[in-house]
Amino acid sequence: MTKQTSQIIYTKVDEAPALATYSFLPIIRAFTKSSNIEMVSKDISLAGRIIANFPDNLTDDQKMSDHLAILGELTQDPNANIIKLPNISASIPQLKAAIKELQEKGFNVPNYDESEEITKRYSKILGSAVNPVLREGNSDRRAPGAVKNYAKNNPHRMGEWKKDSKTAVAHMQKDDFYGSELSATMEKENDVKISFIDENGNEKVLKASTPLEAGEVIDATKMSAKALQEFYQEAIDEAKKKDVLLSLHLKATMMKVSDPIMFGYAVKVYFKDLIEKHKELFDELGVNFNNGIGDLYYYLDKIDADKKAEIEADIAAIYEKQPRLAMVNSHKGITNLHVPSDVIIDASMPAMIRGGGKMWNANDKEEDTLAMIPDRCYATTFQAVIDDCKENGALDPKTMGSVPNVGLMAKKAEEYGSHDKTFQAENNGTIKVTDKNGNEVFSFDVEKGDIFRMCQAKDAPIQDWVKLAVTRARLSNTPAIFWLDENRAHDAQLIKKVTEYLKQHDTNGLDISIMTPLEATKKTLQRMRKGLDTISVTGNVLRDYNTDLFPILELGTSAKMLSIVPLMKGGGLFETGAGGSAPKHVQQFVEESYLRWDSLGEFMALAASLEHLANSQDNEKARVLANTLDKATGTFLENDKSPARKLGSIDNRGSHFYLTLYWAQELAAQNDDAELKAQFEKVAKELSENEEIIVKELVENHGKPSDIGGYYLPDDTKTLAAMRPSATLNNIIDSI
Ligand SMILES: NC(=O)C1=CN([C@@H]2O[C@H](COP(=O)(O)OP(=O)(O)OC[C@H]3O[C@@H](n4cnc5c(N)ncnc54)[C@H](OP(=O)(O)O)[C@@H]3O)[C@@H](O)[C@H]2O)C=CC1
Ligand SMILES: O=C(O)CCC(=O)C(=O)O
Ligand SMILES: [Mg+2]
Repeated sequence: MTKQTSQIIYTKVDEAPALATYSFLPIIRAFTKSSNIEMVSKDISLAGRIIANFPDNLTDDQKMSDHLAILGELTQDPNANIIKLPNISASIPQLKAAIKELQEKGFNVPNYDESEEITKRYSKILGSAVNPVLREGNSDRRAPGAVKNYAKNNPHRMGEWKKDSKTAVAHMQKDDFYGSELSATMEKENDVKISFIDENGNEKVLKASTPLEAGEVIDATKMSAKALQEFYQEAIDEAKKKDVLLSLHLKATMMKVSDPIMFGYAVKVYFKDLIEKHKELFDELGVNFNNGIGDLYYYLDKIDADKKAEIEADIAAIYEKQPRLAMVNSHKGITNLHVPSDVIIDASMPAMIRGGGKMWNANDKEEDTLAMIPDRCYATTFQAVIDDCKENGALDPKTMGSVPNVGLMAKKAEEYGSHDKTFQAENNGTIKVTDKNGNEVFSFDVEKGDIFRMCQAKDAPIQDWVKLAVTRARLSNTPAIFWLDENRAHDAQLIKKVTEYLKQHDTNGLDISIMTPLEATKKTLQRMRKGLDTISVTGNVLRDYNTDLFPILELGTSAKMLSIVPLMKGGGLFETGAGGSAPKHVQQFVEESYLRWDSLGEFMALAASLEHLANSQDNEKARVLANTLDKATGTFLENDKSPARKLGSIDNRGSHFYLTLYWAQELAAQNDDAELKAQFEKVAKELSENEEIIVKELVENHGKPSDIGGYYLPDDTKTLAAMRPSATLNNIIDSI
């Protein structure tokens, strides 16, 4: 009897992981097709999403269906099995660059700011637009034993931490999101309206309806623009006084409404003298500093040469007067304040801490930095890690414990879902939240420019999160800490729920506690230094921060994380690593045909996906594929076949070859499935006999530029050729 074919979705994304896919997906397809598994590609890349959302003026050939919407629906299907690679969460400058590239390639898509209606349509594509749609479950991220052991035996380089390091975090002391938050749990189902009431009592409805379920936690808060600007000024003065770099760490991509505004205020305070002097011209040009100082450079090319020279001289004078900015690319003069998506807090703070508290200055030298993280909700965590490193020195990857994370994120939980409920006050007045009976739920006095934000966390995801935490603590016999601060309004509501829901589980013998993020960080680090593991059970933002922070310190990168999202409807979403799409890697690939992207995350996600398929669809061949892939990944780690950072050895494509070789060898060696054994004995033999020639063909072009025909929409034929350069390997794979 032939079994029905099962589908695994493999997402088409952007930048480095997209390049890796050109090499790896044909291999996966070849290995799985005899097991009734079809690997289906769905395009969630930035370019793909633009094309899907703006079919208006495209030819039939160019049009594409909305794959993200299709996958969003699929998450509700118990049979869903999706492997999700990291995609770009685009800032406005990235979105504009992608639009420009598409237009140059003959796609008649509109400009971002062509009209209010078009900008509104683009807002669906802006920032973190994919993950909240697909993440219909909570998050379970950890370093598997084999990966952790590999890191202990092959420790990555850690920068030295000195006791007198001047590196520190600067955060606000009042009038931030943390200090202003109000929260409530809905007793019954309800619907709330958000409105702005001006000083004359006129109401403007900002969002007419937000349906709420019984048991749902909602909270609202504001950030005072005045207090934020004062904070930036104080931090600027402090960095100057201490003679350290100044850096800003926000999440302008994931927090796509609030954080670009906060980024913009930093630019406006740092470049105050420049902006005051040229205010009229900048207004006339339409410069938007929320897009970074880079936005001004864009317009500078459009004005007359004398004026441009004058402004450039004024910019130089600012750099002379103000503290030195941390650099993104010193060769190109790109600073931390250039583009809001270049320095993203989840990856930027850990990389700085891994490097001994240093960032890069304009002379390509490392220096201490004052790291501005305005809001106190999460800033103290990073400060605690820095304090610990100053006191006790750098952590030691050879001995340190691990910090798996169980994160609340389903149904757009917490700040993750705040995009359509975040507003900047257009004037002085009040922002009110009222329920359907006209009762006031929250009210905030606001001044012009203040940022208001409302968040939701539904009860079912919270229950699921508590259950996942208990399960993980039990399975790994590891203490778990809920990172919740009773002094924060939202967390106080969650603490009540967690305390209640924990009673529904057998926690006998488990060590489960609730601590403030600050205390949890200290405790976790203490245990870590003793080689002990501690599960961090966190809300959505700390999920994001912790799953880069601890892996980057433990493993050197969060690319090696196993990252599973058990979908609440029974399906599985398997994310690859916990990091991003590594734009720097593409630049290196184009310059020297060397792709240092590590696909370990993809290997682990694939094994987890195959295992899920085996269990959910009763496919024993999938189980054999999963088990053998797991073993192959172990051998891959033991033999250290990950790409190095620099040219000189195999890169991503070479690492795929070795994984393929080991996987085929494991399939040939197993005795659970005779058909797979017979099929892969031949493959393993061919691969191993041709190892030398294949490796030679794979590294032949290293050091020379490569042409992939685009950035956001690379040319398929060219990229395929660049990513599959070994004819010998291709022949073996294509004839499986
Ligand atoms: N799940 C998702 O969809 C996510 C998407 N993003 C998006 O990715 C983009 C880039 O984000 P950014 O904050 O710069 O973070 P990235 O994680 O992309 O890059 C930071 C650095 O991490 C290292 N790194 C990450 N993944 C790998 C890997 N697989 N192999 C080797 N090294 C790796 C690289 O370090 P080095 O250069 O030192 O080798 C890289 O330069 C943004 O558009 C962001 O929105 C970000 C996070 C998650
Ligand atoms: O959705 C995003 O913008 C990024 C998500 C991310 O960084 C993460 O999940 O770790
Ligand atoms: Mg992250």
